[in-house]
Amino acid sequence: MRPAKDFFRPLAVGAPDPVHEVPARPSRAIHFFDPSNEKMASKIPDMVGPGSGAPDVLLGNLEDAVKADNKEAARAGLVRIAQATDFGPTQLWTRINALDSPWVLDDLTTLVTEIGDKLDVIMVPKVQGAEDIHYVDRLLAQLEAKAGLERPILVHAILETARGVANIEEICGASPRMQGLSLGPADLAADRRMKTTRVGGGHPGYLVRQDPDPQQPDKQRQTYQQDLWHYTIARMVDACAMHGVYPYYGPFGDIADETACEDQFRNAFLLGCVGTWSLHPKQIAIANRVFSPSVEDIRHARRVVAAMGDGTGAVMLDGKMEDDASLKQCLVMVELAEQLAAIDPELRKQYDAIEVDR
Ligand SMILES: CC(=O)SCCNC(=O)CCNC(=O)[C@H](O)C(C)(C)COP(=O)(O)OP(=O)(O)OC[C@H]1O[C@@H](n2cnc3c(N)ncnc32)[C@H](O)[C@@H]1OP(=O)(O)O
Ligand SMILES: CC(=O)C(=O)O
Ligand SMILES: [Mg+2]
Repeated sequence: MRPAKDFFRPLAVGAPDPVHEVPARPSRAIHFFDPSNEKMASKIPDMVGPGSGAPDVLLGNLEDAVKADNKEAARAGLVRIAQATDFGPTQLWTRINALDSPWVLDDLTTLVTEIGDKLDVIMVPKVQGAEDIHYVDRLLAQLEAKAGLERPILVHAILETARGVANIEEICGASPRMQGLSLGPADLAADRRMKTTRVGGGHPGYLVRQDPDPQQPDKQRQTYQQDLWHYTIARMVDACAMHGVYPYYGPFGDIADETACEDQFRNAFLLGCVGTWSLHPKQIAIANRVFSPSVEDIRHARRVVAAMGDGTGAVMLDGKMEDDASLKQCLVMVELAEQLAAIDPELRKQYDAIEVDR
């Protein structure tokens, strides 16, 4: 680890100064597209915001789900799209190939030197420990200096190996470039030798069963499906909060099951995640809905803020005790609503129309 005095020093002469705080930009849906798929790529300029249907982030994916024969076309396609598109308020991210792959060096050198001024975040897959972030950190600084960039590109790690999970805190704190973490449930399941075959989501076999009724031993016992990802997401949320970076769910591969997708996203939202991935256009609306606090939640949060005056003490509201700590939770919601209203005109209308009574 670098000593504190060097933590915020640029890692190459001429590289931009690192950020001291990760900008809190809304990123409810990180929408994946394959830049080598011409039909998919042709839709990207029309998906740019502002607007309630737009994803907050468009991500040109170069890694898994892009065929090996198309890796170079995907990289070149992303450069073309980035150069030709005005992204307005929408962020542009990319997912580069794995650090041990034959493509990653060209991914980084090409993208940073050709479209570095347009790229907000680089997602690094299969991160195992701080050493992976240190490698990318130094290389990015060298490339940023070469390209004459004025702001640093941030780094997002995908948590998709058991070693990555074990090293989660050091990954989050490895560099001031760290923007956040996403769950990679498919690779993580394989690495852990879990016995699932899905991309995210639950499994009907992972359950707890109601105790038998001694009076009716033959009565059918209720089962309750459990969340396979609760442990990992909870660890991500704590590690991210500790280091001031942002946690995200990840992919939900059952595109047809919009209900279960929404449930999985909502669990992540409630636990502290700020966003998720969309793999198909119809998952964008689900993510935007779930990761935007409801009008009811904001009405309640604003009532608590108003009732709490200077923010100290305890009051009763609708039969419930509110105090300094519940106020802090409400302020998280109110601040998020303000950030979202700044980029989503439809949400702004809904939040502005809220009337707060005591
Ligand atoms: C474990 C992981 O690493 S997850 C991350 C990696 N995976 C990905 O990035 C997957 C990205 N998504 C996809 O590849 C596709 O959405 C698939 C393969 C899942 C489904 O693709 P399709 O079978 O074409 O879906 P479908 O027929 O419903 O598409 C409807 C339309 O939306 C378009 N579309 C589909 N996915 C996307 C997308 N991600 N972005 C933009 N447009 C898209 C299709 O081109 C199609 O256009 P059309 O109406 O003009 O024909
Ligand atoms: C997200 C991802 O890459 C995975 O689940 O493997
Ligand atoms: Mg993966």
